[in-house]
Amino acid sequence: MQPTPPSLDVRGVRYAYPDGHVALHGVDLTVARGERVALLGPNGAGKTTLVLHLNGILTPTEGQIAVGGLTVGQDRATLAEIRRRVGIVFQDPDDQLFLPTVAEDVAFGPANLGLRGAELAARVDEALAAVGMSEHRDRTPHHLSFGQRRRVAVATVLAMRPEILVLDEPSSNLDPAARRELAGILRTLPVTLLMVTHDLPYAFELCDRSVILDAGRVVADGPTAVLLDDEELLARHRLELPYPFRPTTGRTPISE
Ligand SMILES: Nc1ncnc2c1ncn2[C@@H]1O[C@H](COP(=O)(O)OP(=O)(O)OP(=O)(O)O)[C@@H](O)[C@H]1O
Repeated sequence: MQPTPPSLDVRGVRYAYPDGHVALHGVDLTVARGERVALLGPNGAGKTTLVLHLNGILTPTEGQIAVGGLTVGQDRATLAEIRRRVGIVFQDPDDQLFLPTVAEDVAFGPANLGLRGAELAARVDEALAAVGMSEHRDRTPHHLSFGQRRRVAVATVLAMRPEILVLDEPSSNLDPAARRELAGILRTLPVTLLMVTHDLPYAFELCDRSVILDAGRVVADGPTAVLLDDEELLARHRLELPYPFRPTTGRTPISE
């Protein structure tokens, strides 16, 4: 039997923007199916540039990327399948919600794949249930709270049954309760997860493994608890834990 290909396989990816700025200097990153990985790094490290490669928005200057064994290519059929496999949840949910009801927004992607009737309804039900938004299905997205809109944005991507869910700053702009609720949801999703974040405790809570990118290079890749416990490593790459967070326990002395 063939071994299961990794959800994500990034090999030697170098990328220069049209103005000549090299944002990625040969990135290697493999994410196995079912892993949850945090992508950390200071502003300008290249995290967004890397994410934009995963579904073919940007094309590597050198190197290649495969998703579930399928190499990201530029022909229409491959690109459509890659975009189904790589579900990106952008930072602003309003970039992903534009229809009159929550259910229509969640149905949009799978309907574009050609799903109709009971099959489409089942996809929508499944995705809304996964993010705890079933009861809001007939509401107008812009009447929901920001935290609810972010959950619906996650559902729009889940409805495509992606190989990998990529989240850009999932905890940004959430109040503490919404932040915690979203963590509870993300933890239970049966999907490979790559999470770009500056929120190091969130990375610790959700991802066993973290990768630090700086100046377009992977500078660390290992257990989140180990990386976050390395003060020198964090300082070198402009990463800071909120005092007095302790990565060994994930708790502050106040809540111990
Ligand atoms: N369109 C562009 N043209 C030229 N350079 C760019 C362009 N977009 C980004 N860059 C540069 O590429 C580098 C990586 O940027 P990128 O946005 O990928 O970083 P990031 O890690 O996502 O940062 P942040 O944490 O601030 O979101 C930066 O030096 C940035 O200035």
